[in-house]
Amino acid sequence: MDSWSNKSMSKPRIAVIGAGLIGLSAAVCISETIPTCSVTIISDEFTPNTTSDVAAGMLIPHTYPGTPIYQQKQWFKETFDYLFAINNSSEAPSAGISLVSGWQIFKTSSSAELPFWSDIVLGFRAMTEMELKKFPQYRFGQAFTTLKCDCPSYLLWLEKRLKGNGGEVHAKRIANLWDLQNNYDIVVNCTGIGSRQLIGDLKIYPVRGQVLKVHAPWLNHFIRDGDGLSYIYPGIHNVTLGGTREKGSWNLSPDPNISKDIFDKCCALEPSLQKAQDIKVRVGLRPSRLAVRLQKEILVQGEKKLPVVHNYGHGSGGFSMHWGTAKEAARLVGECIATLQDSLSKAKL
Ligand SMILES: Cc1cc2nc3c(=O)[nH]c(=O)nc-3n(C[C@H](O)[C@H](O)[C@H](O)COP(=O)(O)OP(=O)(O)OC[C@H]3O[C@@H](n4cnc5c(N)ncnc54)[C@H](O)[C@@H]3O)c2cc1C
Ligand SMILES: O=C([O-])CC(=O)C(=O)O
Repeated sequence: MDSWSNKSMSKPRIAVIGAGLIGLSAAVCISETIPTCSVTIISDEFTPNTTSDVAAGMLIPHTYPGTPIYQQKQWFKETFDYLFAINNSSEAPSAGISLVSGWQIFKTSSSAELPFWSDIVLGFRAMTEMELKKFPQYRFGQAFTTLKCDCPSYLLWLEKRLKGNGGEVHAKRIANLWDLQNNYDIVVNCTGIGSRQLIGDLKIYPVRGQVLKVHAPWLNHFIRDGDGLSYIYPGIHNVTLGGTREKGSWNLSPDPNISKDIFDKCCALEPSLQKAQDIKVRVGLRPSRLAVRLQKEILVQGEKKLPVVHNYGHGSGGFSMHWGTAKEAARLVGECIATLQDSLSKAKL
C-alpha cells in the first residue's frame, strides 16, 4: 500500500510553490476548475518583491524555441481572451488591466516576419508612411492593439481572488519538495528561476532585465524597437521604459549607467519623455529556458509517492502566456487527482 491510499481524497490538498504571476494564476485556475480541492500557496517572496512585479506586463509574446508554435499560440490566445474579458468588465481598474495601442518598429523590413500572434492581437497591420515619419531611423513597423497588466495590481488582485475562493497563502522557503509529502497530495512547482536550485534544473538560466518606471501620464501609445532593447509601455499607474537582456547575469543591483542608457534611448524614440518624473529603477531575472516546463513528475521514496506538476521557465513571456499555462497546469492536477482516486479505490478492493 503506498501513501496515497492512506489519504482521504474527498478534498485533495494542493500546494502551489511560488507567488509570482505563474503560481498565483495557477492557484486561481485550480481553485476555480477543481473547487473540491484545497489550494495553498507557499512562497518565500510575494508582491511587490517578485520578478513578476518588475515586468512591463505587455501581451506581446516571445518565442520559446523548444515549445511547438501551435502550443504557444493556444496559450497566448487563451491568455488574451481571458484578459480581454476582464478589460471589458468593471474589474479592469482593480485588476490593473488596460488596452494599449502602439507600434513595433524595425530598422530593416527584412527583420520583421509576420509573428505567430498577429491574428490574436487586435487590428494588426503594417504602419503607414505617416506613422513612420515619427521614427526617421526606422524603415518598417507593425501597428496593433494589445493588453497590458499593471503587474503589482494584477498580482494582488489574483491573490485576493484566490483567498475569495478559500485558498490560503503561507510565507516559507521550500528547500526540498519532498518535505511537502506529509501535508499535501499534489505539489505544483511555480518557482521560476528558483527551480534551478530547488529541483536542480540546469536548463533554466537568468536573463537580467533592468527597467525604469516613470510618471509620464500624457503617453498613451506604446513603442517597441523590434530588437527588444528599447521599449516604452504606458500603463495605468506608470510608464515602463526598457530594456536590457543579460544572459546568465544574477546581479539584482541597478546599474546607473544602464539606467542612463535606457532613458537616452527611450527619449530618442519619444522626446517628450525628457519631462518624465518620479523615475524608479527595477531589476528582474527572467526565468529563461528553451521550452516552458509544463509536465507531471511522480517523486518516489520507498513506497511513498508525491505527484508534482511543474509550471516554470516562462522567460520573457510570462504575462503573455500565463492563463494558458495555468489552464494546462490545472488540467494536469485534475489528472493527478484521478490517478490518486483510482489507486485509492483499488486499494479498498
Ligand atoms: C524587465 C522585465 C520585463 C518583462 N516584461 C514582460 C512583458 O512585458 N510581458 C511578458 O509577458 N513578460 C515579461 N517579463 C517576463 C515575466 O516577468 C516572467 O515571465 C514572469 O514574471 C515569470 O513569473 P514566475 O511566477 O515564473 O516567476 P517569479 O515572479 O520570479 O515568481 C517565482 C516565485 O517563486 C518563489 N520561489 C522561488 N523559489 C522558491 C522556494 N525554494 N521556496 C519558496 N518559494 C520560492 C519566489 O519567491 C516567487 O514568489 C519581463 C521580465 C523582466 C525581468
Ligand atoms: O520585450 C519586451 O517587449 C518586454 C519583455 O517581455 C521583456 O523585457 O522581457
